[in-house]
This record gives sequence, C-alpha cells and structure tokens, in this order.
Amino acid sequence: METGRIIKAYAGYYYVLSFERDVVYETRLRGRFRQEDIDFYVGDRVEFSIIDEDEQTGVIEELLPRSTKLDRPAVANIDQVVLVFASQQPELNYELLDRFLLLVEAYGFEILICINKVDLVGLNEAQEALADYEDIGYRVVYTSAETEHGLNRLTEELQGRLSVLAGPSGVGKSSLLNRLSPEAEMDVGKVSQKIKQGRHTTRHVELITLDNGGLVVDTPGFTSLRIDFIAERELAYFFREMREYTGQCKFNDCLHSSEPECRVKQALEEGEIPQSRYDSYLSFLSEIKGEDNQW
Ligand SMILES: Nc1nc2c(ncn2[C@@H]2O[C@H](COP(=O)(O)OP(=O)(O)OP(=O)(O)O)[C@@H](O)[C@H]2O)c(=O)[nH]1
Ligand SMILES: [Zn+2]
Repeated sequence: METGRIIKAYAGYYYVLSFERDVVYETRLRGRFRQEDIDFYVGDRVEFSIIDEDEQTGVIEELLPRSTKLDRPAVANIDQVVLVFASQQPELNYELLDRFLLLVEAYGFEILICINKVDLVGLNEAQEALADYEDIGYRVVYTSAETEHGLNRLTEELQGRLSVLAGPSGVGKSSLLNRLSPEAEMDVGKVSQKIKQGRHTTRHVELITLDNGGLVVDTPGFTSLRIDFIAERELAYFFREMREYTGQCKFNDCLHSSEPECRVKQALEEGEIPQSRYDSYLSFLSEIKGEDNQW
C-alpha cells in the first residue's frame, strides 16, 4: 500500500502525490466510500493502491486521520496561514491585520505574517511598522513580488508544510503565488503533466507543490471576516500579549474595558500591550457584543 496526499480533486478523480516518490497518481475512490458518505478534501492524506504504474493510476483505500479542516477553500491538514499585507498600496491597516490575526488564532492555525511590497517603502520602514508584532512573538517575513526580495526566506518558511495565504485585496497574494508556482511546475515535471490534463475553466482548489516539499493552497483563505462566533470571554485569550494578564484582574469576569483594577489595562499603561492592539480589542469586543456590526 502507498501513502500520499490529495493535491487536487476534479470530476470524481483525486490526484494523489505519493509520499514515497515524486509522482502524482490519478485515483478513484473505492466504491464503499460513497455508501459510507465520507468526504475527501484536498490536503487529505490517504492510503492508495496502484493500478497501473505506467499510467499512474490508482484507487484510494483509506482516509488517514485529519488534523484540521478549513471550509473556504475546502482544505484539510493546513499547517499554517500566511497573512499577507502590503507595506503600502493599500496602506497597512492595523485593525484589519488584528482582525485576520484574531480569526486565525481562533481557528488555531499557526501564523506567519508576510509583509509584501517592501520595495515601495524600503525594508527599514517596513520592519519598523511591524515591530510591535515581532515583539509579541509573531514570525514576520518581508517580501516584494516585484523585486523578489525575501522570496527565498518565504519559501523556507513554507518548507515541508501545507500553507494557505490570506489577506486583504490588492496586497499581492496572487503575485506571490505566481512567483512560487512556476518553479514547482518546472521541477516536478510529472506533477504538472498530470495536473494539466484536468485543467478546466471552473475553479477548483489545488495545492501548488514546491520543490522543498512545501505545499501552498492556490486560492486565498479566510474570505469571511466575521468574528461573531467568538465569545466575549475568550477574546483576550486570542490576543497573545494579553493572555498572560487575563487571569490577574480583580474580577474573574473582567472584559478589560471599564472594570477597575484590571491587570490588562495596567499592562497597557506600562507599555507592555501596544495601544493600537488594545484599540482593536475594544472595537472587536463591542462588535461581538452586537453594539457595532459592520461585517
Ligand atoms: N510594487 C509592488 N507591487 C506589487 C507587489 N506585489 C504585487 N504588486 C502589485 O499589486 C497589485 C495587486 O496584486 P495582486 O497579486 O493581484 O494582489 P491580490 O492580493 O492577489 O489581490 P486580490 O486578488 O484582490 O485578492 C498588482 O498590480 C501587482 O502588480 C510588490 O511586491 N511590489
Ligand atoms: Zn481585566
């Protein structure tokens, strides 16, 4: 039995990249899966048997355990979300960055922040703009899809993992994906050959294969920015720099807004929590409470 990962699903066929060799097999599901009503997603790890080695065809026999599942796009086993923002055009919107960070924290994915278009402001300015986030402990890479600055570092961060890009419109997500993907098609000839046969005008989610073993979802995730599924009481927990203080307030049910003797607000005054992050927190809190529902 072989093991591999579904990198594309199309018209009843599942394209499985073998873990043992650099080959993509065109597979079908065993009939029993239809009766059992089991869904298979791009990103799923499977066991399969080979029907014809020359034709690279096979049959999926088993679904291996899934660590995570995202619905839009439907992808299983995502290891990290790459939040792409631009240092300029569009101007870096911190509250929007905090909203994306909150969503990804709430889903429990690992996070990499990618600041693109550094060619427009210069690396120093781009880094200064993210200093608070690096202090909090977020990993940040600085890129330019235009000059290719930082693309090696980004590729390293994608190594051996399944990543999805997310971020606002116009920041360069497609440009970065295009920079990453031609390499993959050149180096993994058989992969692209098999995949091209199934290309079609309808959009289907696919994984882009990098030659360092990294996989990247070809469409951005987190297109809905609604946060009202998050409970008021857990909001501060998803702000990493607030987490350590939330248990130390005078009141157990403190929401860190207007309560007295709030340890979070004390940390804010002492400069341990950035003012702009706290402003985002208050804004999201009132949104969750239903006082302001703009999304
Ligand atoms: N100067 C500069 N321009 C860039 C860079 N990356 C992308 N752009 C430009 O920014 C514009 C938007 O890029 P896209 O790649 O379409 O951005 P996107 O994030 O995919 O946008 P949506 O498809 O709306 O989500 C295009 O005109 C790109 O040429 C960069 O690093 N530097
Ligand atoms: Zn408090």
